[in-house]
Amino acid sequence: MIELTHVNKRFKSKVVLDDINLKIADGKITAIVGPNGAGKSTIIGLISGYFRPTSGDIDHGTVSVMPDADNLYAEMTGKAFLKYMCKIKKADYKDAVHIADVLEISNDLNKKISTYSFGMKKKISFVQAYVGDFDTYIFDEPTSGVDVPSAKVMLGLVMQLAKQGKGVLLTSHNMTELETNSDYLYILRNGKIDQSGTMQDLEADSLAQNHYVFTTDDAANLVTFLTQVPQVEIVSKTDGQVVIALSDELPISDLIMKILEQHLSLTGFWQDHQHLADIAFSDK
Ligand SMILES: Nc1ncnc2c1ncn2[C@@H]1O[C@H](COP(=O)(O)OP(=O)(O)OP(=O)(O)O)[C@@H](O)[C@H]1O
Repeated sequence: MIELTHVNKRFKSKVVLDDINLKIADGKITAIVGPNGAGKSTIIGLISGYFRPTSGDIDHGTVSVMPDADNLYAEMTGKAFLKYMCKIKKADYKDAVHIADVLEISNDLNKKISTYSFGMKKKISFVQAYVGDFDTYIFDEPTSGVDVPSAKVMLGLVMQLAKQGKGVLLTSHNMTELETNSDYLYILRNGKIDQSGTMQDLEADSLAQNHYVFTTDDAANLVTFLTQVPQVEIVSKTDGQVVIALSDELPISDLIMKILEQHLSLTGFWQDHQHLADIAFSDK
């Protein structure tokens, strides 16, 4: 497990992380989500010992990191690089070759890393992070620039680590990927943790919990009626669908009764599902 308690980080006078409390539990995939510059890579830099916190505590066991930045040893061949990393990490080179094979780069290991494509560099960086026996594994945007089938393979491997009881920290700009694969998420804004929880917790906390989708054969008349209800705000409308925000003062069942009393067309309704992107990147 890794635990950050009241961690602050300043670069000169600039506050980059402000009172971060965060846990990466064993056997779980923990995600950090946030816009560019929110502080995700700085948190990873602190955990991996690349930076020191300005104040606060960081408690951790052994950690293996796949960094976001591309700072591999360009003049080495893939094979030499992996042999070197396996030596440092006391890992079996055969395991590295196996993972390289699964990611379809085992035929490229005799080539210099400088000749690799961006996606191939990501893959070999993933392989070096994956091998060896560590308490926690950190993958900073592992799938960015990687083709969809290989990204799926990577995420499958990441899930296997968590199943083996390892702690995993994952970042990505692909919200669907995090929504599907993370057990616990931290949403970072301007260096502060703004929200945290399971995807269900985040959905429940979200303001747009009050959004409802109505399907109808007659959107025009339904919208005319809904605009007269003071507790309703129209969020969007198309030919067959109207999305509303409903204030807490009017229960949805009462609104449905009103619509039916008016003999308006209503073919279906459901509560709008909040996506992680809406929650993490909404204006507050
Ligand atoms: N070595 C440094 N010196 C000064 N400022 C830095 C340094 N490293 C990062 N920063 C600043 O810290 C803030 C957080 O950067 P960080 O790279 O952690 O963000 P991020 O959430 O990982 O962004 P991205 O999604 O773009 O990768 C940014 O404003 C950045 O300019």
